[in-house]
Amino acid sequence: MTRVKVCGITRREDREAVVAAGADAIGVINGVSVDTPREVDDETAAALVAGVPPLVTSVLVTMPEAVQSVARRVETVQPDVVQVHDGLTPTQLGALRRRVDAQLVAVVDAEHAEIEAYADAADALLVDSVDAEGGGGTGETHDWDRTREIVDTLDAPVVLAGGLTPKNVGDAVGTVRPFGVDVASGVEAEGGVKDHDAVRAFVQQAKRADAAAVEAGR
Ligand SMILES: O=C(O)c1ccccc1N[C@@H]1O[C@H](COP(=O)(O)O)[C@@H](O)[C@H]1O
Repeated sequence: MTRVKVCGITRREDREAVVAAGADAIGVINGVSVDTPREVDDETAAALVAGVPPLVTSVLVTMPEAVQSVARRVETVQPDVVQVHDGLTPTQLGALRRRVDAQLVAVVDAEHAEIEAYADAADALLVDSVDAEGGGGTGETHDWDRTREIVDTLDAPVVLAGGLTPKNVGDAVGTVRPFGVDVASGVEAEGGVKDHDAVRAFVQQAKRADAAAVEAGR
């Protein structure tokens, strides 16, 4: 079953809507070096994560400069999973993984030269369309056939992100067959505010496409 993560939650009511829509994971963005309407401060991140119910996974999305700083952030926010964009080498990610009480998702773009090393250092890999500064939330898709090759090559769970919307997530799931899909800007009414109808449609389309692919033996 393709897992669905909805990322960039800034408000309690959006968190509730994402849970009600049947998403598997909720992302909060905290400690990033890019300017984004989806970033929240430490206190808000911790409060949003604390309210995620059992059986739904909370994810802290961050862009650390050092192992120490992200370890401190994990202690403050207490997520189930930390998603690391840019900044750390595979060796540093390995050190972080041993240090924190959270699972680790490493973010790469589909053409990254060290994809296997990042996959080995983390619990899962997220393939995103990153900007020049290494940030996500670009709203841009990338070459899904390349990501499908990554899914087929690696043992690690691979999450697809980048420019997904309720309209294209079905094709994305059918083409890439990822472990999960992740969306931020594609289900917003405005920057940092989720469109609850779009969130519901996104989750439905992703799950429907997964069921169709399983039925077709893909
Ligand atoms: O969403 C952001 O603004 C962001 C900023 C810095 C790092 C990561 C960020 N978001 C992640 O990027 C993916 C894809 O976003 P989108 O769907 O293309 O808008 C998102 O799911 C977050 O994990």
